[in-house]
Amino acid sequence: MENGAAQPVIVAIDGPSGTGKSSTSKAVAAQLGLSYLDTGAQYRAITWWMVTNGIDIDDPSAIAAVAGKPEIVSGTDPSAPAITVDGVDVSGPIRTHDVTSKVSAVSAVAEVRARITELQRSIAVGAARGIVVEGRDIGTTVLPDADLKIFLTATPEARAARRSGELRGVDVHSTREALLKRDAADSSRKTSPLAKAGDAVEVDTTDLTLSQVVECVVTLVEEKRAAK
Ligand SMILES: Nc1ncnc2c1ncn2[C@@H]1O[C@H](COP(=O)(O)OP(=O)(O)OP(=O)(O)O)[C@@H](O)[C@H]1O
Ligand SMILES: Nc1ccn([C@@H]2O[C@H](COP(=O)(O)O)[C@@H](O)[C@H]2O)c(=O)n1
Repeated sequence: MENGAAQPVIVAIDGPSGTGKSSTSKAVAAQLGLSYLDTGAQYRAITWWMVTNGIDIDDPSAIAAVAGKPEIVSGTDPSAPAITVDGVDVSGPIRTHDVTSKVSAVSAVAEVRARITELQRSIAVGAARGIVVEGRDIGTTVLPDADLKIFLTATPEARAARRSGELRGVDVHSTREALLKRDAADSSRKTSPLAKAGDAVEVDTTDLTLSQVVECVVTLVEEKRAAK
């Protein structure tokens, strides 16, 4: 840019559960002064609304019929991610085991994905300095023209150990099974499944610390910016 200001940069970070997408994305966005969007939180929020309103999660047509009703508002500050549904702060309730066990069924419904994808694109376009968007289909479907696409991976054992450390007291074996079940559902749905974009850079985080992953992604973003 002529005035020396950095051009907005769009970074898509995808990958299976527990690979470090949220931790990495928040840290990268904070370090580079970018906005941050947690798209999993949006699918969790719409799932919370369905559960709260007594919608049958096993009935895709019932979910589709009301997919347009909840008003979901996502904050984009990486140091204080916020999410509301119809004005209610749901940042705590969307992390319950109940919502986690139901979110893949709700996110598989095409009408839900169309609604949330539109919301995600409008947030990305509005981010003046650029944004880090994390999820499952950001590089493939939501923002196929992103400046940089990252696909994070880690072994199921590493991911389960990280998660059960987070949810103190929950055993690693059942955590591993739950992660793999959610990955299988997210990868096999018809509409916009979890997948690595052809032009994404894969980063295996199994033997890397969070700081090392963040440093790696920051370097890749800076290289992209320099080449723009
Ligand atoms: N490289 C790493 N090394 C060790 N622990 C990590 C690493 N990256 C993330 N973690 C930890 O692993 C846990 C899961 O990370 P995080 O929530 O960022 O993953 P995620 O991919 O966003 O998961 P999900 O898709 O299920 O929301 C957190 O406790 C986080 O602190
Ligand atoms: N782009 C995305 C992001 C998430 N999902 C669905 O939401 C679930 C929760 O995601 P977390 O990252 O918060 O664990 C996830 O299991 C998917 O079902 C999605 O479909 N697309």
